[in-house]
This record gives sequence, structure tokens and C-alpha cells, in this order.
Amino acid sequence: MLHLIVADSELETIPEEMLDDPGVRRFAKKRNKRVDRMILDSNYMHAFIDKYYPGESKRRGRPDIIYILLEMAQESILNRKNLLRTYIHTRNDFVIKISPITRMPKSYNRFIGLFEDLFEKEIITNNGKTLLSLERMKLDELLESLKKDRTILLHPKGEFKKPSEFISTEDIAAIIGGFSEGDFRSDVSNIPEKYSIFRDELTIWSVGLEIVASYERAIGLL
Ligand SMILES: C[S@@+](CC[C@H](N)C(=O)[O-])C[C@H]1O[C@@H](n2cnc3c(N)ncnc32)[C@H](O)[C@@H]1O
Repeated sequence: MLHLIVADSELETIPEEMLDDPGVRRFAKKRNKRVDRMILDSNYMHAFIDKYYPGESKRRGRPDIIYILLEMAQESILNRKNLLRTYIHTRNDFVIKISPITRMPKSYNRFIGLFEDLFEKEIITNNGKTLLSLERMKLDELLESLKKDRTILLHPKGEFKKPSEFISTEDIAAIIGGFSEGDFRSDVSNIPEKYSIFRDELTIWSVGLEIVASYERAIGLL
């Protein structure tokens, strides 16, 4: 089993400090949503994020990168064979567990709507089956709860290796940062295996794709 963990993801509802901003409220009205139930999205709220968190507008509010990664992960052969578990750990220490049977909406707007529902209801089901669930959990608590043989951190400053050199057939928890700038906020210093797979920085979904594909090859699926 491969446990793919996207850690410190920049996925959150509108933070407290921004709730009373007239511009943000106008935006919520246009979407016909309660302001506290909207997901922070720098694609649309860049200027507001800059106003309340100067210098953070490139990092905060990036549900788009999680969307692309989940499209890749959920449609992968590994997931279709029920050998992948994907978790989104967020900057505010929530963990979203994605069931292998979950297919992501093809439209970004519908994805945002689905995750707004999830932040409100904490669970999304279909015909009695849980598709998505959300709970308060730190990264180390998530790691402790998983049955795994190895934990691997993907990091541009890790030891340079090809995925085929470090991915094995064991149960692996692989951690990728769910942000486009900066470093992990959670303490990842005690994770023994830390690898870089390319000389330049990659997107989170291309790193996820390489790890999933290497695992598929390691266990003989491909
Ligand atoms: C776009 S990067 C964030 C960049 C950030 N400056 C950093 O140093 O992690 C997001 C995540 O993708 C993964 N990543 C990006 N490039 C990588 C590389 N060359 N090797 C391994 N992982 C990489 C890491 O898990 C990283 O936390």
C-alpha cells in the first residue's frame, strides 16, 4: 500500500481576520455563499490575502494545486487497484481522508463546492459510503495512525535519487508539501528518508505522479 500524504496544504476556509472585509463579503454574495463557508482561493482573492497577510498571497489559498493532484491520484492505476490511500493534511491541522472510490469532479468550481461542503459537514457520503472525511489531526498523528514500513519525505533539498532507487514493495508513506512556496510548517526533521527527485523544483502533482508510477512499477502493476 502507498499512503500519499500532502502535508501543510494551503487549503482553508476564509480566515477569521478576513471575514468582515467588505470586498470579501461582496465576493461571497456574488457566489451566494456564507463568507465563513468559502474556501480561500488566491486565484480570486489575491489582493485580499495580500492585505491581511502581506507577502503570503503566493503561498496561501491554493486549492487549485490540491485539485490537480487529486485528479491524478484518484484516477491512477494504483488507486483503481485499491493500493493507494491519499490524505490532505492542511496548514490548520485538519486531515482530509479521500476514499479510493472517490472520483473528483471534473470542474474546478464543483471541486471547490464539494470541499466547502466537506469543511461544513466534515463528511461526504454517497449511498452510505464515505467519500471524504475531515478531522482535526496533526501530521505526526496521521503518520502514527498508519500501518507502514517506511516514511519518505519528498524535498527539493533531500538526497538526490531516482524514485526507482528508493521506492520498494513495502508499505510506504510518502509526504509531499501541499504548497507552492516556502517550506514545511510541520516538523519534518525526524523523517529519516528525505529525497529530491529532480535538480529543479517540481509541481506537487508531478512529484505525486512520479511516486505513484514508481510504486506501480515496483509492485509489478506496470
Ligand atoms: C512546489 S514545492 C514547494 C517548494 C518549496 N520551496 C520547497 O522547498 O519544498 C511543493 C512540494 O513538492 C515537492 N517537490 C518539489 N520539487 C521537488 C523535487 N525536486 N524533489 C522532490 N520533491 C519535490 C516537495 O514535497 C515540496 O514540498
